[in-house]
Amino acid sequence: MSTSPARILVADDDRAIRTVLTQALSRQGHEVRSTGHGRTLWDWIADGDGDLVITDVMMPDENGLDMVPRIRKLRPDLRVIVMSAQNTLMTAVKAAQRGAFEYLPKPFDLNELMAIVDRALETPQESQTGKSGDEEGDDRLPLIGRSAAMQEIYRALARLMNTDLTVMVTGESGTGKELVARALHEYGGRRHGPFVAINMAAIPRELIESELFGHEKGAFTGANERKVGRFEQAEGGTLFLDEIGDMPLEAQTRLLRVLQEGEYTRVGGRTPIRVNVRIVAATHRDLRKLIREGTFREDLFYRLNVVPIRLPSLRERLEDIPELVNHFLMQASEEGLPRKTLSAEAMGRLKAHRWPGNIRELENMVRRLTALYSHDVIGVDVIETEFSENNISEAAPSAEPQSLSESIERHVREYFDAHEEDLPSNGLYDRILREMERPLLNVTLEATRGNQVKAAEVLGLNRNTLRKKIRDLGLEVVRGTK
Ligand SMILES: Nc1ncnc2c1ncn2[C@@H]1O[C@H](COP(=O)(O)OP(=O)(O)OP(=O)(O)O)[C@@H](O)[C@H]1O
Repeated sequence: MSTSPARILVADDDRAIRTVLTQALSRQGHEVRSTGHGRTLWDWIADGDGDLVITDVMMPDENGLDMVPRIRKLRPDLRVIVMSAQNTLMTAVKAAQRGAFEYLPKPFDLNELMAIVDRALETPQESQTGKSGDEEGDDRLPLIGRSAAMQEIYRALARLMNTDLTVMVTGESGTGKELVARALHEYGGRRHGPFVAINMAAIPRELIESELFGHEKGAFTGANERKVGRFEQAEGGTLFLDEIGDMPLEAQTRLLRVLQEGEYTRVGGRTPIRVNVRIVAATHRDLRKLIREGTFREDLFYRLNVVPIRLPSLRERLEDIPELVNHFLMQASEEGLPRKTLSAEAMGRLKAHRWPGNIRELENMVRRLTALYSHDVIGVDVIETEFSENNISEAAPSAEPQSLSESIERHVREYFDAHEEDLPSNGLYDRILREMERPLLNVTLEATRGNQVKAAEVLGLNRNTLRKKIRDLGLEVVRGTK
């Protein structure tokens, strides 16, 4: 075992969980006292017992989360690990705000819990964060979804709330990057300051620097007034740099300098202005690829990528669809549209879709359904009509045309995803390469009208090699086509 034996108090009304935890912790040499009641846990704590607490949230007589501030007050050195099956962002955030050492969504991985226990018993007390618990957010959920993929995000967000660390949010278009940036702001220490968003892709390139940093009157033709930049507007708050991959290189250089030096001047100005903003950047592009292509600065990437958060696509969390749909249906009815529901079959059909536009696509679809159809219960036929009428191509991967390597990456990912917990069978490398060879040779042969000598030249292959490949792959060469 990695830590010295400790006395651990466990509270959970589920006997099976108490047993599993007691066994696992005892195996590590710890002494465990467990109960199904919050009240009993509190008595033990008040008696001065325990070096660490592991508690569930929902217990018959107490809410574990509500106990955390009381425990922290009575025994500030006692660390509390909160487990919960409630699994929303708010549970994670509240646990962090109230001063829990860690939050663990149920069902949890026992090894992970053991690692957290080790950390809780090892880390020096001063490093424990957690705020006074004032002004917690209300119970409206900013992010919907309880899938395992989202649990990871919630836990990361809860840890980041009370820091000023720069965060880089990546994920396909429509996966909720802006929503995450807002949540970081609204539940964090800067929530009383402004949240300012700027989308690099939406601003003409030549104006980006003055948008960001402002300009003095007369700084360039057309600068008739002094203009306050977004950095200045975001003073004391959060600046959300959306589509950072679209930032022109000159602006990147300037941004890098600002981040390094902690101050900047307006365009055409001289007085340095100190920066006091938390930066959250986002992109749906592969920045590493842009770095290789020379359009994104590597040093800026490392400045921004301090804490990376990758948002899952909707395809990776199809189990969240019912909750998301109900959320959007509810939202529509709050806006005065009739309240609708979906049949189970319709919901099933939504889960079978690929959702290239992710949550935005789902949200738009639900809106259309509520506005256009009079039925109270929306059936699968309506969904089918929607998919076909809107000509939603199941194959369309994203709004942008993809490069070859991106589309290969997508296919390989899907291939792995399709195996869920398992891995594909051995020999994947050759299988994938064959898949790529086939269209490459076919299209080239088509273009040379079946002329193998020419095709070999174009491909840069030896004629015999090409012939062998054609044979091995069983390709049909049609001469004189096209
Ligand atoms: N987890 C979620 N729960 C509820 N709504 C969500 C969630 N994620 C995204 N949305 C909704 O989906 C829409 C798209 O989200 P958002 O604009 O944050 O995506 P994005 O990743 O920033 O997209 P883009 O890259 O296209 O700018 C928004 O209307 C947002 O409210």
